[in-house]
Amino acid sequence: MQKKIAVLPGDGIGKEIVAGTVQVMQTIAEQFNHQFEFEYGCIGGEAIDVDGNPLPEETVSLCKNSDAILLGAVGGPKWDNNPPALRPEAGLLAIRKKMGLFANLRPVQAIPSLADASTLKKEVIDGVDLMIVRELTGGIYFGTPRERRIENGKELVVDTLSYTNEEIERIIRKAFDLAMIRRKKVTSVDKANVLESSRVWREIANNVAKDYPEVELEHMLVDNAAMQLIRNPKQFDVIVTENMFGDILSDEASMLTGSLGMLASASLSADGPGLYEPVHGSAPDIAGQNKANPLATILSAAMMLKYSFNLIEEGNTIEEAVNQVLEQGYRTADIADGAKYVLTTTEMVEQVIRQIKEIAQNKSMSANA
Ligand SMILES: NC(=O)C1=CN([C@@H]2O[C@H](COP(=O)(O)OP(=O)(O)OC[C@H]3O[C@@H](n4cnc5c(N)ncnc54)[C@H](O)[C@@H]3O)[C@@H](O)[C@H]2O)C=CC1
Ligand SMILES: CC(C)CC(=O)C(=O)O
Ligand SMILES: [Mg+2]
Repeated sequence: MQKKIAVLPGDGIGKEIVAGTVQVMQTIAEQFNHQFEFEYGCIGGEAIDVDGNPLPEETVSLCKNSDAILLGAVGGPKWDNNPPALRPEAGLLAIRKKMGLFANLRPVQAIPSLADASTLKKEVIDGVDLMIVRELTGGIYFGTPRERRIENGKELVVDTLSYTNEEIERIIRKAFDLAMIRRKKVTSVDKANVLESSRVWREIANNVAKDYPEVELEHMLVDNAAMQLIRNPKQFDVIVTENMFGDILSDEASMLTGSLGMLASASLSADGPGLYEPVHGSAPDIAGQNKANPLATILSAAMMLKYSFNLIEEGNTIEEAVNQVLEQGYRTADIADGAKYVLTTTEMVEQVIRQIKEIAQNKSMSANA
């Protein structure tokens, strides 16, 4: 199979984790006889420095002309005081909007060998397997007006949360479609005791549910959901929620796996290329030190192989390799609690590549036997 992948490393640890992930994908291409062409583009702080724009037009056309997009992370203290349009995060929001990437899938699976790395009790996280479906191109991160103004002689600051019915319905349908191939339960998370947008969200969820009689729908207020994720995460199958709630709940849920450095994501549109990125940010506190955990990005690449290219065996091979490397005791610093070996970013990538080769060779030996 021949595929073109747009690679947007971004800022901070983005560059380190994406470099390793591209090597992992090249290994998959070699082992399974595919051709992946990687073309690099600029986004975020680096793009501001080079181009004066967090999302240059060339990056948008590169993404539109690719089969999928791999992104690291954007942002950093260097740009924190820039005006809103010149912040790195504006580039990330803009690429999501321009590519129509409304559905952000963030799978959260407990990894038995990482139970020690979690701050939570083993019996709470053991067996966790949930999917957060976050609306990604609407809500308060995109609302207008967003401004500071003077009203009645006082400074007033405004952020706006808005959604159309269509935007709500398409993400809820996505969640139900996913629930149909999972454990057939959708938890719709909102703040319907306060927000009008959440009340409409609930009405639409109830209507969509009529088309999926096999799927159980429950509604949960977001503050309770934040608590339930820690108290009893195994009650969840698919969680569907709006943009900001999903952003916050998924960072929280990452601790069920042991680290934010483990959580992958896929951002999907109705028909164009998908974008794959870790849930975490650019981690300026550890950037440039070869310390970052690359596994969230490597697992995002596995999602790309499965969701965008339908390369299920290849995606599974990456996931198996990651699990086996962790079972063998290899750890980066963020998951190092009691570890046999604490690895750098590049050493962890080398271990995953070694393991992919071993799995692929074992498979071809048993196919030839
Ligand atoms: N998708 C994106 O590009 C995102 C960008 N950001 C941006 O990133 C910058 C830093 O934001 P923070 O709030 O610090 O969030 P962050 O997610 O970058 O880091 C939070 C904490 O987790 C650690 N961490 C994150 N990823 C890790 C990894 N792979 N391995 C080991 N440790 C890891 C960091 O060292 C830090 O202590 C900001 O400019 C923010 O706007 C934040 C979230 C998402
Ligand atoms: C710019 C932010 C919304 C990025 C973020 O935190 C995320 O997508 O998880
Ligand atoms: Mg976030």
